Amino acid sequence: MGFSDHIKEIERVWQGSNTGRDPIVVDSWRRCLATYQLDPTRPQEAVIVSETRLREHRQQAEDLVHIARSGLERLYRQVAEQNYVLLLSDRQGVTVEFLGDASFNNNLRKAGLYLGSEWSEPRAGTCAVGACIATGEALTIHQTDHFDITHTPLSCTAAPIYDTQGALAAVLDISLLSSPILKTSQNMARHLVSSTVRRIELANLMANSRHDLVLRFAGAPEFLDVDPEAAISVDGGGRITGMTHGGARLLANSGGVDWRSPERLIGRQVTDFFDAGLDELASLTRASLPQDRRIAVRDGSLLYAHAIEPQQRVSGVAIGWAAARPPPAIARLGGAVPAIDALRRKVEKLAPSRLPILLQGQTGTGKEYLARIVHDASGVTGRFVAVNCAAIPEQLIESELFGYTPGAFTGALAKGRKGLIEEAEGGTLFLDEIGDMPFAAQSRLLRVLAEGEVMPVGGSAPRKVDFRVVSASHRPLADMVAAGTFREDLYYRLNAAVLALPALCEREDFPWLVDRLLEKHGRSGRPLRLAGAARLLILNYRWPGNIRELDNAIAFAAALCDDGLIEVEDLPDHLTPLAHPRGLATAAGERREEADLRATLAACKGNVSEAARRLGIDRTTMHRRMRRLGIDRPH
Ligand SMILES: Nc1ncnc2c1ncn2[C@@H]1O[C@H](COP(=O)(O)OP(=O)(O)OP(=O)(O)O)[C@@H](O)[C@H]1O
Repeated sequence: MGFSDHIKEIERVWQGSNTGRDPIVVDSWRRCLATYQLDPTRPQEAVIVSETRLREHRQQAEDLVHIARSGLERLYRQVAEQNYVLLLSDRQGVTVEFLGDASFNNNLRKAGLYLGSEWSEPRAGTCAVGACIATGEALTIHQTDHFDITHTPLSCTAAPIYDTQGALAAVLDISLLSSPILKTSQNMARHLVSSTVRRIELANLMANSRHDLVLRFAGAPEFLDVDPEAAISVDGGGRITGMTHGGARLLANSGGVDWRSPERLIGRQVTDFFDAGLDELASLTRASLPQDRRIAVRDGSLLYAHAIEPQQRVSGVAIGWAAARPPPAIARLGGAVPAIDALRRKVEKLAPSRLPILLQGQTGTGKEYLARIVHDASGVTGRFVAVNCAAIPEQLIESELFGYTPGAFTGALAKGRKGLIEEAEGGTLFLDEIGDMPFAAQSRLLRVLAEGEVMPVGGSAPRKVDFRVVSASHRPLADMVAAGTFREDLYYRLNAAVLALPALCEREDFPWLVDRLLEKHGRSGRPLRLAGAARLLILNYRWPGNIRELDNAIAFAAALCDDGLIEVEDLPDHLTPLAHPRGLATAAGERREEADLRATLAACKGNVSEAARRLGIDRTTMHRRMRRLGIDRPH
């Protein structure tokens, strides 16, 4: 088709004639003329943005490119032989990633199939990337479908990539400089691009929902584990937190909502869309055969589902760790994730040395636990002696640490006493909350460390001591030094090596820790188990008290749960905002809950199943709550 024929066709379409073009092309031509005021008689060369702007666009798309890279490379390997080039553009249409045959670079650059080219509709007229951004759909813009005559040799196929919140994040495009005449020749290309996008979105959802349950769906059981069509993520309260585009369409169909309104899907309860509760969905794991994992969607359709618990993704990495066989003490430090592996390597090297170590971390992050690991891995034969400097009254700290001679002070034992420092002879002295040590005691401790001698209170002859000191503080000691409340010289004696423990909410091996604590609190060698919803609640809670708070919560649940299975109701109330609305943890709240339960039971004439249904909980939960609140079944 020549230049004038192309212009004439655009004119005819503008006047309402049907020239046989696809409706998406017709709509785009209309946008070009009416909205962007483009003139088809004035062809424009491809627009390539400046280096600086390209750098900005690439930086913004960095995470996405990182996640998409293996999918892009795989797709490119599949299509490169047929001379396709591959472009990834951001949501403004700027090409941020490009894979193509370098020998065609000049021609490709000229045609705009290159890094930095801008393929938005207002800039380039009808084109695959631009039309894809405008419509949100996968499509092919083939040869004369292009609005601008400059681009009519090209055939381009593009599919949108959505982020987990349902917003368009990028566009994946494969293009040919020259192609067969028939547009249908590109059907296979559309299929390939769409399935690559599906995989990229799935990888993105998995990467973004480390603490959530991920549910994958397929219409046939055979594809469930290998190539699911849709996926969503769900938090411990049963709320939808993310989705792939397939997931958005599935939810939208089920709920009778437009998929273009993701705000009407994210945050909703998963039970609004499926005929199954959160526990039932969480149980659809690989433990059962794909054909048995069938669930009913609220629109009446049936699907196969696969639930992936957060901990399964992390434990996959743990296998490599087992192979490395670290010394047993160091293995207790945490799961096989990069930050903990790095810490483990440091501990392994530092433990056998005699260097003083300073441990830093918020309260409950495991500083004492780590100090014991350092001691156990050091190979020394002496004892591990822990001293909490904040817990000993100020006037006693010196005698506790350094010991005292007979009759040193009123109330002292007649024969005197060995101090804790001497108790640690040949072993490790762990000074917890060292920041709380009084200034005078700091000076004495400094002398012990500098001279390797301890002088008991009231004594005149120092005694030789040999021990390793590990200290810890949740307060920033460096700031205390600057403020003059901690001795600078002591600070430098203690911090020859510094190890920092992350807060629990930052630990990537969180599921590993949960499993260790379930083992710890299990009875007769059998670890406790967590129901799916309870595990999700635990993984989603912020844990300001860190591992200690988690440890206490699991100990509490262990005492309440039946048959070693921890359900949501067994967890401390403050973890379960949904099951127990705010305030129910208080006595007044309990009374209200009890009154509610009694009234409902009375209204249902003592029928527990009916009462549970009205309260929106299952029968087992109802029984458990009745037991907890001391409610007998009315007769
Ligand atoms: N890596 C771990 N694996 C299993 N349990 C752990 C781990 N780290 C800590 N814990 C447990 O968490 C609890 C708190 O740990 P620890 O007392 O060592 O914290 P801390 O940082 O010294 O606290 P504080 O600052 O309040 O003194 C303990 O019960 C400990 O056994």
